[in-house]
Amino acid sequence: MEYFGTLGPACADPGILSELFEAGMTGVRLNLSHTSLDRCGGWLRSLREAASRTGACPELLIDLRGPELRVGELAVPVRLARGERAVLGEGGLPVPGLIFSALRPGQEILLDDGALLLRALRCDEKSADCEVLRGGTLQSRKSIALPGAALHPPTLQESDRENLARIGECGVTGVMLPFVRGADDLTALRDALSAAGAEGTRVFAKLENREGLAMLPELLPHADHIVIARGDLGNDLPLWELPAAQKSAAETCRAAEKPFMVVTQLLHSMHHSAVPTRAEVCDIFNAVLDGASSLMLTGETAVGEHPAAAMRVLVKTGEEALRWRAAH
Ligand SMILES: Nc1ncnc2c1ncn2[C@@H]1O[C@H](COP(=O)(O)OP(=O)(O)OP(=O)(O)O)[C@@H](O)[C@H]1O
Ligand SMILES: CC(=O)C(=O)O
Repeated sequence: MEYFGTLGPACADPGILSELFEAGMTGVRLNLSHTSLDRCGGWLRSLREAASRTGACPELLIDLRGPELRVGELAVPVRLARGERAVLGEGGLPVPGLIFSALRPGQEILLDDGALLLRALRCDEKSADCEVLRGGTLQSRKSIALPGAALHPPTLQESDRENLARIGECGVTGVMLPFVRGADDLTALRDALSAAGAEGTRVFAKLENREGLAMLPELLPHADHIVIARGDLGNDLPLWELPAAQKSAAETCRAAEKPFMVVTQLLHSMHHSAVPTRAEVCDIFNAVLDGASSLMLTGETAVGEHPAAAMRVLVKTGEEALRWRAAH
């Protein structure tokens, strides 16, 4: 069983990383939607120091930007209140220009994994006026989803190619590709890895929307590991359909003997609480009973207040589930 934590400001210190390894973490993920390998020299040195202190031999995964759409850099977080108007694009919030080719009046726009919801009222090729249906505070680089819109972003962004060129020198062992839409995306990633002289790097295909779920059988031969990425899946599906989607993807992976990961909000309450909820612990246990071969924490370790405690709960629950599975 593999246990991953996401590197971030809350855990990038060698002392805290050592506690995470002592808790049983087997690898870390660096989310390159929030940074670049270039800017992470200090964090990678901390990782090496913690690994040598604890005798760990961690996997290092990078999570690319891929075709995912995100808000750009904001000078300060922006508060959007329900009923207010918000402008996207020119003269407003920075968003990828590509979205204006698909935006039509009436289109819903989910921001920050659906925490905020807008509806387009008027659109042109550079901007859109929107109504805020669900308000909140928007921060830089949060996700954007346009349910049902026909958008075709390229597999790899320029920054992905720059990061891939550096994976050998940084000790990266695996690459996660978000929003995989078909085998072509994975072929494009494998080609980029070959060009970087890193053919042996493990490829993790992230299922983040209906399109990815539907293509799973086609993806299996092209991926080393499947990732059931519940954050974005939960944007694309009504939340009550997410459990069945997770179970079906797990079943397909098990039948093909393809290792798979379950991720996002495994221990969400531990961002601020030193103890998890009963529901979270049961969710982890069930994911292992369904055959998950890896589990990963995201914000809990990247920006949470209790990164080491969260990793201890994850590993202890995962190991307990493995024992139970073996005995039944
Ligand atoms: N390298 C980083 N630097 C600063 N903050 C980070 C970093 N990685 C993650 N975070 C913070 O932790 C939060 C949760 O991490 P996570 O990796 O789940 O990001 P995300 O934006 O939800 O992207 P994804 O959909 O890929 O999971 C992020 O929204 C961000 O606020
Ligand atoms: C981890 C991630 O990308 C998700 O759950 O959407």
